[in-house]
Amino acid sequence: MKKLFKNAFIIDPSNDLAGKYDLLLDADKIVAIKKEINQEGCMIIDLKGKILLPGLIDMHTHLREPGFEEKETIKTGCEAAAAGGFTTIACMPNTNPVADNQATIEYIKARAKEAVVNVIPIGSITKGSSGKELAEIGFLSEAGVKAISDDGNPVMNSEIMRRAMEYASSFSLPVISHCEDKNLAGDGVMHEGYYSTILGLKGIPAAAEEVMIARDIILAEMTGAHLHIAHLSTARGVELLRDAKKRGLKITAEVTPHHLLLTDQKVKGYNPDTKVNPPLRSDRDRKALCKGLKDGIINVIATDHAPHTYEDKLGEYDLASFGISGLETALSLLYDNFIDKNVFTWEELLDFMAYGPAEILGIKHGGLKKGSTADITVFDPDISWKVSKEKMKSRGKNTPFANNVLQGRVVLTVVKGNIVYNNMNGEARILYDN
Ligand SMILES: NC(=O)N[C@@H](CC(=O)O)C(=O)O
Ligand SMILES: [Zn+2]
Ligand SMILES: [Zn+2]
Repeated sequence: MKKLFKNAFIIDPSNDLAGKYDLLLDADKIVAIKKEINQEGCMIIDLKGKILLPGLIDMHTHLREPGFEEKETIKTGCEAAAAGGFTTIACMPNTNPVADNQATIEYIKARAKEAVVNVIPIGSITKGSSGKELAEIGFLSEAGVKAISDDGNPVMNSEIMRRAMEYASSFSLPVISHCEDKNLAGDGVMHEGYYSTILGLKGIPAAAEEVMIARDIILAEMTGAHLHIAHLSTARGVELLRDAKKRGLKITAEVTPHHLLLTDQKVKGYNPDTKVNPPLRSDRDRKALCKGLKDGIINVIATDHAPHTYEDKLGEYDLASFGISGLETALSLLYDNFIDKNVFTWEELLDFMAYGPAEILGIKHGGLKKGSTADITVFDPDISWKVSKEKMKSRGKNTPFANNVLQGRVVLTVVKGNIVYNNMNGEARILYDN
C-alpha cells in the first residue's frame, strides 16, 4: 500500500527543502513531495509537529557478528540503528573471523539482507587485523566493501600502512585509521591528565593519537590515498588536520557524540561505561572537537557503537572492555545539546550524519526527492525521555548516558519504503515484513 506522510516539517538541504510538506511513498520509492497531497487508498500517517529527514548514515559501528554474538548480532545491531534513526550503517571488521576475506564479507551481506537497515561492510587492512601482512584488498573491494580499516587496532608498521594506502587508492577505497601509538598508549585505561592522576588510573596520553595522525597524514600525502581518521579525540589532532586540509590533501575525519559531550572528569566514580578508546579527553580537547566540526575540519559524526556484555563491563575499571553502545542515543544527544541550543543547524547535522558519510563511502544518498529510495528518519522534538538500559534494542547496554533525560526522539525509521521502527505511540516497536 502507498504511504502518505502528512504535515511533516521536512528538512533536506540537498533538495532545498525546509518547511511543511506532504510526502508520498509507493513501494520503496518517494513519488511526490508537495505542499498538499490528497490521495485515497493509502496508509496515512500524520506527522504534525515532527521533523522528517533523509535517513541517517552511521559510518562506524561494531556489529560483532560473526564471532561475538553475545555482545551484538547483525540483527540486534540493526534494530538499535533503526531505533536511533539510522537507515544505513557501516560495520567494522573486528569480528571473529576478522572480515579480511570475501567469505566473511559475503556472510555479513547475507545476514544483513534479513536485517532492518542497510549494512555496508568495511574490510580489514591487514590479515586478522594483526598489522603484519596486507589483506587481499582487491578481493575485498570485489566483495563490496566501501572502506578498509583495522579499527580496534592501529597499523603500527608504517611501511605496511604505506602499501595499504597505495592499494586502497587503486580501488578508490578510503583507509579508515584508528590512530593509536600502542607503545605510547601502553596499558592505559583513561586519558592521561589531572583526573588519571587523582583517580590512580593509568593514562593514555593525547600524543598516542596525535603522532599517528601526523604519520598517517604524511603517508597520505606520499601516496595520494584518501585517509579517514576514525574517532578523533584531541585538540592537536584537529590542528594537524586543519593544516593537512589547507594543503589540499584528501583527508576526512569523524568524531563521536561521546567525545563531543563528555570529558575525563566523567571517569570519577569509576563507571566502566565511561571506558572507551580513544578515552574521554580534557575539556579543552572536547571544545576543540566542537569547533573543528563547526569549521568543517571534521566532516562526520559517527557513533563508534561498540556494544559489550554486562560481564565485559563488570568489575574493576582496569579490566573492563573499551567501548560505548551509541546508536540509540546519538541523535537525541546531538539534538538536545547542539541543535536545540543553536550550536548546529539541522542542515549541518545532515552533512555530518547523512551526506558526509555517503560521500566518504562513495555511496549515493538520493535524499528526499521524487524517484529516490525512501530511506527516512522522523524525529519528534517535543518528546523528552529517559535513557534506560533495559529498554535498549542493542545487546550492549554499555552507555554512560543511562538515566539521562534527553529532549527529542526518533519516532519513525523508514528503510526502502518500509516502516522498520515505530515509536509514534511510545511503543518503540521494530517491524519486519511490512
Ligand atoms: N572504541 C572502542 O572503545 N572499542 C571498539 C574498538 C575501536 O573502535 O577502536 C570495540 O570494538 O570495542
Ligand atoms: Zn578504533
Ligand atoms: Zn570502532
